[in-house]
Amino acid sequence: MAASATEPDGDLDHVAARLVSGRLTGRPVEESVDLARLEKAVREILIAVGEDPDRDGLQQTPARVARAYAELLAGLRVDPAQVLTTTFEAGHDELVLVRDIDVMSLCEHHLLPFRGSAHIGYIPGANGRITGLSKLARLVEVFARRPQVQERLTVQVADLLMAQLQPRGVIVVLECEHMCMAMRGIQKSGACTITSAVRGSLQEDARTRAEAMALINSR
Ligand SMILES: Nc1nc2c(ncn2[C@@H]2O[C@H](COP(=O)(O)OP(=O)(O)OP(=O)(O)O)[C@@H](O)[C@H]2O)c(=O)[nH]1
Ligand SMILES: [Zn+2]
Repeated sequence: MAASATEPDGDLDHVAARLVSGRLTGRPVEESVDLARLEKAVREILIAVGEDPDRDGLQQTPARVARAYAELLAGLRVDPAQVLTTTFEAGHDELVLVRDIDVMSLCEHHLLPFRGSAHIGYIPGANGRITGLSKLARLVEVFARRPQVQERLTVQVADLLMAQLQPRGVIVVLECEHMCMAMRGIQKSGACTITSAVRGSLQEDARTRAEAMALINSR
């Protein structure tokens, strides 16, 4: 077994730290992710499919895959509530929309990637508070780096924004392609799954919602 399984990995700490703008809220990765166990499992997979995990080229693969999973699932170690702690007043009470945020996640059924775009809009609440635009992307990142289904990812982003920013309304739309539908199973590549979560005034007021959807769809 490679020694890297038990060595502290500064890079992985860094990945989790980056997710929350330098504030690492979880424990160090070597405490919260069992890298040695991950390595062992990957070695077992290689053996199970008829490979020789000791052949040249595969020797470091279990350690690499273990580190990759720790990185891909780093969101499990981050408290999403920490992402939106920076809010400020801007005297803006109309729609704020960030479109085309890159999303990469792992479907919890097959642990295969799904990727695409997130569009997040909100209307500031009576408190007049807005958040940094990058925080919306960070929020997606924290929830995406967990075993997910697209629907839950969409809802989690919308609900956290509603709870923490207390805006008048929120709209979250995700458009993703799932590798578990493209690379295996039904093998239909290019199929795009669209999910939405709409809250507050954006849910209640059809005109405002239509305006947000038009902006999301304008290219
Ligand atoms: N609703 C939803 N389904 C998903 C998501 N990611 C993957 N899936 C689906 O999860 C389902 C799992 O179905 P199962 O029948 O348990 O597994 P399976 O035999 O591998 O299914 P097939 O993919 O149809 O071969 C599949 O239909 C996947 O397309 C997601 O984010 N949302
Ligand atoms: Zn899947």
